[in-house]
Amino acid sequence: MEQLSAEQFTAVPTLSAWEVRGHVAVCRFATGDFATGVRLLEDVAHIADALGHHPDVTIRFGSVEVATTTYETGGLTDRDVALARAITELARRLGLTPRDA
Ligand SMILES: C[C@H](O)[C@H](O)[C@H]1CNC2=NC(N)=NC(=O)C2=N1
Repeated sequence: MEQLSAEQFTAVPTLSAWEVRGHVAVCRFATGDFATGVRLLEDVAHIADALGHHPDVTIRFGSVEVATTTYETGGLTDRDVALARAITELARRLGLTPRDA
């Protein structure tokens, strides 16, 4: 597994709204309400199981924040890129846009 820099991670198409904090990539999606956040979480749960890589998820009334990193390398890898791209696409399908975290 290749370790990626913050610059490499956020340079990936569709991941420009993600922010790298230390060794963790984070993105916050505005949901407008709690139930929409739960719907996104359900979709994220399925894709995370399919990819075998799971984010931390924080649901608030108006937003969902997801965070991913790879323990095995202590940083960001292609696993995090694949997960982040999938989550960004799921959110887009729900009509959700990334917001400044
Ligand atoms: C931010 C979040 O804690 C990370 O994405 C975690 C979640 N659980 C994980 N579990 C395992 N086995 N490897 C990981 O890299 C990993 N990453």
